[in-house]
Amino acid sequence: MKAVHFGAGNIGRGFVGLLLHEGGYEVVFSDVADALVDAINAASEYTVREAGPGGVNRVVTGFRAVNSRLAPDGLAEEIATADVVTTAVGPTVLRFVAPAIVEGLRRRSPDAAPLQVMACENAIGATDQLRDEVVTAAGADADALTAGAVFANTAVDRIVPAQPAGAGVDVTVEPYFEWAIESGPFDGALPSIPGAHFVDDLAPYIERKLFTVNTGHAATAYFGARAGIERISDALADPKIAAQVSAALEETSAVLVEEHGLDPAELAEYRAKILDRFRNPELVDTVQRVGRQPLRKISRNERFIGPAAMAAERGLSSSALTAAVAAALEFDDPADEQSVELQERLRNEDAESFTASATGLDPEHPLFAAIRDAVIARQEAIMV
Ligand SMILES: NC(=O)c1ccc[n+]([C@@H]2O[C@H](COP(=O)([O-])OP(=O)(O)OC[C@H]3O[C@@H](n4cnc5c(N)ncnc54)[C@H](O)[C@@H]3O)[C@@H](O)[C@H]2O)c1
Ligand SMILES: O=P(O)(O)OC[C@@H](O)[C@@H](O)[C@H](O)[C@H](O)CO
Repeated sequence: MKAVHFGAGNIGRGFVGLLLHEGGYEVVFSDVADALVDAINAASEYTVREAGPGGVNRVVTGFRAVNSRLAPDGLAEEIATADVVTTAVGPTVLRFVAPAIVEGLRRRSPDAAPLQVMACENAIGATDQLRDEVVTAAGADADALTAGAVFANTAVDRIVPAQPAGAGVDVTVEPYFEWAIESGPFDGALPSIPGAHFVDDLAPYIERKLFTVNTGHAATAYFGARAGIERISDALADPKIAAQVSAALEETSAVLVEEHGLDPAELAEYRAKILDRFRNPELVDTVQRVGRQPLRKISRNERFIGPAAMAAERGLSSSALTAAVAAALEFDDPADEQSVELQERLRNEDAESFTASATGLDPEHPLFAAIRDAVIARQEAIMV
């Protein structure tokens, strides 16, 4: 069995590649970073080190890498003969990997089993988004080519920080992981991924994950950055930040209870476990990594505006989430393109149109005025 995985970065090597290997797949990583591809090809094994209570070292073997920029033909051949394709490249990059999948499907034997495609990104419906990109890239051949593949949405959860210089291709991760995959598209022929669980309806899983783990994580990062703190664990050690993050998560939990009928007591346990994961002293994670791409994070269906809009529509509190968005508006990291763009746009756009375009909220939406007021406050602070 063979899996082609796009994105040999932190989660690609530290989670998706590891579980595919443990499921018995030969793993072909595809990446555009030349040095990373070369380093993977120079290694015969790499170690995933689980840092924290109960963590063990796991060794991955039976992999290689293809440079998708320099060797598109080789990559198409790998996809043509693969059983599974996964991605962990970031939601904004999916459109760049779609043409390679199309080319692989074009070369696939008509007798081959359907290619099983799963995007492992932090986004609702990431695989649907990838499928749309594949359809666009396939043009007139879309129906014929997509008939040779199945597309399943997933929710992946494991904190994999940026790796220290000199670590090579080894990866340090937290011990915890969860991988939920919608089962319907596979029609019974499930991929072999030990530890993953297959579910009929992914919506409660991805929303619970994105609106708890990622909302809490990003809130910690933005409040931490505002306080001049570098590490996520240090940010959460600040009682004021911990209270602000908890308040935001109480709001998202209230939405999840209403939206999916999740049990409030189980959600309270889930929240506590997640905050413990953020506090893991053995995992060095930074507010820069977790706060990366703030414009993506304040967009309509993402970790703040998504649940806050649902809360406002139901007459539930969204003030703590709005406070987290206010902190996100202050995220100023010269190394992050979206952070630079965010600060630039806040300087040059009026509050009303920035709020509408950045958050995708209609001015009539019950959340709109609160977010616009946060934008105005940030703009006034910038101008002082
Ligand atoms: N790190 C985590 O804790 C974590 C956990 C769950 C989900 N995720 C999600 O996984 C995705 C990747 O996150 P990450 O932390 O591993 O980021 P990362 O930056 O470490 O890895 C992304 C990799 O994708 C590669 N890439 C970029 N463009 C590409 C292309 N066109 N083709 C092939 N490869 C390409 C990059 O070179 C990089 O190696 C994101 O969507 C993220 O939200 C991350
Ligand atoms: O990857 P992002 O930028 O969507 O979010 C940053 C972190 O919150 C994220 O990578 C978490 O570490 C991960 O989602 C945990 O499962």
